[in-house]
Amino acid sequence: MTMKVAVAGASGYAGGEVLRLLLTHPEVEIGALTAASSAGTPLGQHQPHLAPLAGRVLGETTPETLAGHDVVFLALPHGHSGEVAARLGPDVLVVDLGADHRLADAGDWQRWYGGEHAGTWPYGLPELPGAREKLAGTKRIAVPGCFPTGGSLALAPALGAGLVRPEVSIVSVTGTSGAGKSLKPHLLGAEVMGSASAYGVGGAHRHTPEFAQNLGAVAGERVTVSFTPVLAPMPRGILTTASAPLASDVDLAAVRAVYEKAYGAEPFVQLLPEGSWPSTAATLGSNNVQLQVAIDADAGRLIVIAAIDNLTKGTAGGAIQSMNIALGLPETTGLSTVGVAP
Ligand SMILES: NC(=O)C1=CN([C@@H]2O[C@H](COP(=O)(O)OP(=O)(O)OC[C@H]3O[C@@H](n4cnc5c(N)ncnc54)[C@H](OP(=O)(O)O)[C@@H]3O)[C@@H](O)[C@H]2O)C=CC1
Ligand SMILES: CC(=O)N[C@@H](CCC(=O)OP(=O)(O)O)C(=O)O
Repeated sequence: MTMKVAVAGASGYAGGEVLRLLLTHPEVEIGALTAASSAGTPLGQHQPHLAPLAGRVLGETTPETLAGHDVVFLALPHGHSGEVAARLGPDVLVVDLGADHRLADAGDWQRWYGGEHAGTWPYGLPELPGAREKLAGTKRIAVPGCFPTGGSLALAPALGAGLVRPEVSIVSVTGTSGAGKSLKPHLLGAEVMGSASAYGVGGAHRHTPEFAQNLGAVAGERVTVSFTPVLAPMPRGILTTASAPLASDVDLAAVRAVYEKAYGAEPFVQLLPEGSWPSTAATLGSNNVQLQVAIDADAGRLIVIAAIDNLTKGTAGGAIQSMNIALGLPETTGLSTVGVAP
């Protein structure tokens, strides 16, 4: 079966990565490509790496241009997806890469994003317990934020097995593409090159409630999350260090057994051999999550390191993985476990 797919926000980083992956997806025909201020210009002007689509002209993001497709990806700024999705038919599979439909609690949405809550859709992180059942056959998918992808998968097995107390710390070093293409003073080359800097410090980043939602569901109780993002001078990738106090006297073998049980059959999650450490470079362009676990005995904490490509598993790859599940296709269709090195 060939699915006709539209991408709204095709001139942006997330839309561009969706298209890079869709170009090699065997069950997909690429239909309308839309944007806002870039409408009327050729895609090649914005995405020079997508040579086969270079001559395609971007349309306006309207219900009319997005009509007649089996699947529509919305790679739009926060707050814009709800209105567009409401005007697409219930039989269209809508995959929202923005934040609009991730949070279950309307109060959380109000507090962290503001404006009216657009609603809650099945959450596109298939490796979380129970997620695949909700994604199978769905017509609406909320793609996770890039930080909650790696950070949630880093801690979910430990919290689910009661290995750690529900008080977690997550520090994520991120590439600059996570911020999108629009001009922001703190992302100017002179600010970013040769320097790493924290932002959203002190529980101020809007992914905090998303972490708490994911990890609380796995733990079966409220999980407090202290999250700190760190901007690093690299275009893509996220390296997360997650930690929590150990709940009991477990050894590394027991921790590894829990993670092997959780992820041993997962196509895109690799618990690395002891002594190997995840790196963003090793995940670039792949849909992989690389994990390593360690015990800090003196501090009494479990440490988990996770690496992803923010644009692939953290956004577009995760979106296509979830699309595959929703459509009943093999989950790995069109996605790679092979990175790019060096
Ligand atoms: N970058 C990342 O790592 C991740 C991004 N996301 C999410 O994906 C979404 C897109 O992010 P990203 O690609 O990084 O952002 P970019 O700024 O790179 O791209 C935004 C895209 O949306 C279009 N756009 C802007 N305003 C409107 C509008 N009012 N109506 C229709 N289209 C509009 C832009 O078109 P134009 O060129 O014409 O302005 C552009 O195509 C965001 O919600 C983001 O949070 C999620 C996870 C990770
Ligand atoms: C470097 C950088 O600025 N990163 C973004 C992460 C964006 C993202 O992945 O998530 P959303 O879809 O929720 O925007 C940030 O911290 O806001």
